[in-house]
Amino acid sequence: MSTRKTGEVILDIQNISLRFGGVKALTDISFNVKEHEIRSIIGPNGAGKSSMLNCINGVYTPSEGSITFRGKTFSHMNSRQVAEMGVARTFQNLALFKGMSVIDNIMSGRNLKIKSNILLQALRIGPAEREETRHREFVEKIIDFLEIQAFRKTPVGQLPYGLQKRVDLGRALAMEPQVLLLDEPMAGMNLEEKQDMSRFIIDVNEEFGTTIVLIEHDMGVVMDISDRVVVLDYGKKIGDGPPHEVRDNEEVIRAYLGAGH
Ligand SMILES: Nc1ncnc2c1ncn2[C@@H]1O[C@H](COP(=O)(O)OP(=O)(O)OP(=O)(O)O)[C@@H](O)[C@H]1O
Repeated sequence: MSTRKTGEVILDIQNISLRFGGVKALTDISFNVKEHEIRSIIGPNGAGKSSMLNCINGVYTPSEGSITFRGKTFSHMNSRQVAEMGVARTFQNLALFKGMSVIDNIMSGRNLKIKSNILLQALRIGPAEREETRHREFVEKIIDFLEIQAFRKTPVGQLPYGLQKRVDLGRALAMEPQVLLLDEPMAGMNLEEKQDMSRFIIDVNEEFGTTIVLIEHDMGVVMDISDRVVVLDYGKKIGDGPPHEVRDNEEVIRAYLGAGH
């Protein structure tokens, strides 16, 4: 288990409920995330993990409850507001531009940071040119950090799946997030790819101090890298605590056995 030093509560989820018609995707969920923490959300299929992430990043509007980010409380935020406040996200099903190069995909994550107007950018003159240079340098740093220099100009669609997931992480990092939401970053990966991704997640957390909220099905990875784990089942919270506590929680064991995990 990790011995990382975590800080104050940065994200506080309070009594969140979410319905889709008759389906209660989330019922009265509360938990918090501390600064610099790696916080995992686990649970069997359909437990409500992605729905929870979608409430945090403003894709879904909870029917009840609130979310406090750095002391400011919201009943609903839109996705752009959330991004501007420093929350970035990767997706379960990759949402990359497959025909575009690695560099351009990661650069697309910098859009929110680009200040000059579109005309100046198109003409690449004056401040716009200097600004673009600064962004390109930042993107190159991410590429070095993720060890994907050899594929800088390769169209993302031609890369193996594990590397595509790494580019997806790079695009989220391009936003210089304070909080990074990762939706199943290891899904579909082989063992070596999972080990690489785990290492990058830990490095992002340790080198940049980024707070990480992670949904992941691979229990080995979750137990290895998380500071604390929240467990959902049928939209309800059934466990919350450090990995060793959650692993021994009878309700959690029952939920996983019942789901055939
Ligand atoms: N857009 C939607 N419309 C209707 N129902 C939805 C929608 N999204 C999720 N649900 C339902 O909400 C519940 C929780 O789904 P969610 O995808 O959040 O679970 P999950 O834990 O992320 O599952 P998985 O591990 O399979 O990704 C499920 O019953 C699901 O069918």
